[in-house]
Amino acid sequence: MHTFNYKVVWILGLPSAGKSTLARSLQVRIHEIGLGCLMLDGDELRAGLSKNLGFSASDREENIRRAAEIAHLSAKSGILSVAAFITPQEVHRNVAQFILKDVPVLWVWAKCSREVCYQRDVKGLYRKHANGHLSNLTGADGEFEDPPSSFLQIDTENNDIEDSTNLIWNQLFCLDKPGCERGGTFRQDKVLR
Ligand SMILES: Nc1ncnc2c1ncn2[C@@H]1O[C@H](COP(=O)(O)OS(=O)(=O)O)[C@@H](OP(=O)(O)O)[C@H]1O
Ligand SMILES: Nc1ncnc2c1ncn2[C@@H]1O[C@H](COP(=O)(O)OP(=O)(O)O)[C@@H](O)[C@H]1O
Repeated sequence: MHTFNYKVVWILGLPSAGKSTLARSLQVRIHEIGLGCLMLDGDELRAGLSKNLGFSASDREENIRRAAEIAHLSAKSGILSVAAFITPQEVHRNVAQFILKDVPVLWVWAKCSREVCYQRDVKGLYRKHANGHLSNLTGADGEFEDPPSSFLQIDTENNDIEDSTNLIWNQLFCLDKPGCERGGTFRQDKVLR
């Protein structure tokens, strides 16, 4: 019997900070122990359910509201969900927190400097912005407010994907239960800033 400490893992951060990578990596771990989870990723939601939404503050709020409502339904059905959204401002986080108030949520900040996000530029968005072809881009002309210290901070700039995933995994899982070997082998002596 495997028991999670949370019913939702909500990963937020700048574009290219590593949200989707960590969410996918977590999903692989969950599958490895024979469990399923619902993946909620900003790009995927915006390709369908949130197709009509853009990137104004109010559209982002509506996007987050929809994602949180799905995570809530999923939790009520006993299915863990892993959400990866920029969730840029406190107002957006408040919307999700209100909807998920009766659900245990692990709030994770994929923390990476703007400079490194710009270098990674996984989808070429920062370059598009620099060339004047994209506006309201979070981390460029779009605001991102650092979350409070109660959020689990994962420094995705100075740690690799494996260590970053381990840190989330160790919070998510009851470590005294079977099936936590990978989490258990996490090197506690390595400082994750
Ligand atoms: N202007 C602007 N600002 C931010 N992001 C943009 C923008 N335009 C397109 N994209 C793409 O949308 C992805 C982020 O969607 P989210 O649903 O996570 O955003 S939000 O939480 O509602 O703010 C984001 O994905 P990530 O790079 O994974 O964050 C981009 O692929
Ligand atoms: N510790 C880490 N966690 C997550 N991604 C990392 C890490 N270190 C390097 N990366 C790299 O950073 C990039 C993050 O891209 P992505 O996950 O698409 O970001 P986001 O979903 O936040 O836009 C990937 O190329 C990934 O391999």
